[in-house]
Amino acid sequence: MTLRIAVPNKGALSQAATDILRESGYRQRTDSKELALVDHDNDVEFFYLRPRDIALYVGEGTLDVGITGRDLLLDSGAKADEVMNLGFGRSRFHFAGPAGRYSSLEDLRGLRIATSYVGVVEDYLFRHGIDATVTRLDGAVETSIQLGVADVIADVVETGSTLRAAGLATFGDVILDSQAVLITRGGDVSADFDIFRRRVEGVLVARSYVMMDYDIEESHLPEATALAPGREGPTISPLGKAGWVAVRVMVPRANSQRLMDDLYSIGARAILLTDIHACRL
Ligand SMILES: Nc1ncnc2c1ncn2[C@@H]1O[C@H](COP(=O)(O)OP(=O)(O)OP(=O)(O)O)[C@@H](O)[C@H]1O
Ligand SMILES: O=P(O)(O)OC[C@H]1O[C@H](OP(=O)(O)OP(=O)(O)O)[C@H](O)[C@@H]1O
Ligand SMILES: [Mg+2]
Repeated sequence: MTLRIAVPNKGALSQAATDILRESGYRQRTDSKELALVDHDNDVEFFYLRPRDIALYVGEGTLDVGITGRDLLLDSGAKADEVMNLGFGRSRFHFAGPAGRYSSLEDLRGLRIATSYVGVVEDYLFRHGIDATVTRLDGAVETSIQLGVADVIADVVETGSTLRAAGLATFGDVILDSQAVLITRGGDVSADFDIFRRRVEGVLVARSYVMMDYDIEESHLPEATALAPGREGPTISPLGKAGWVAVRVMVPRANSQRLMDDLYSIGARAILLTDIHACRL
């Protein structure tokens, strides 16, 4: 059976989603007007849909897999499960009001809140025992306060520049931390999905890890291995120099420069970093 996958067709998640699929070896559309595309070689069909609708299609079982935002999944109330964080489209969901006017959740009682995420907001208010009026807007919610439609808003904040430009500031705790996620309908463990999942995971690992090679005196190996233990354990090979070994180990890309400094200072030499293009762990 062809695996049917939903991909954001526009907006904040669209480009990064098609990038990760392309890196995973799948055909992707070249024209943003294409609505669907069959990748015959991999027996997969992609459907380009609004990220807000993707959770519904997957939750209903119409499509097998989807890429969407955690916030959109929660807001939809769809019965789909997150199976993997994808590491892009990160945002935080916040209440915001005119800078300096509100400071805590309690201030929300009786106010009018505008948002595109009614499900998330009503659920949060209910759980915190706050009574307020929630109004759904499709976008540009920041403007609603100035226009007198709402007292506060609840919206996605990434850099915060949209809020600042509107003279607004967040208050209260972060309502939720979001990022792009891979979703399926509960319990989908088909072999086709497993292959897809491993490919995407391979790309994520390749993005966040690098391969490190170095030579070191065998007597310093325990110290070096403690600094860089690798996923399974380092590969240690003989070196054409008495008492020395060659080591190969996967390390997180973040801080890899610091790790090179530390390894050098305990005697490692010829330390090399190489990008990983793809992998299966
Ligand atoms: N700067 C950002 N602006 C908007 N959404 C972002 C941003 N950064 C990450 N996201 C995430 O992207 C998803 C929203 O996607 P998108 O912007 O395409 O939806 P939308 O706002 O409903 O659509 P549109 O803006 O095209 O009307 C959410 O999961 C959100 O958390
Ligand atoms: O914190 P920032 O980096 O400024 O990003 C957050 C803004 O981006 C999104 O708007 P979008 O561009 O999707 O427009 P919309 O409100 O019409 O959906 C979101 O709704 C905020 O307005
Ligand atoms: Mg938007």
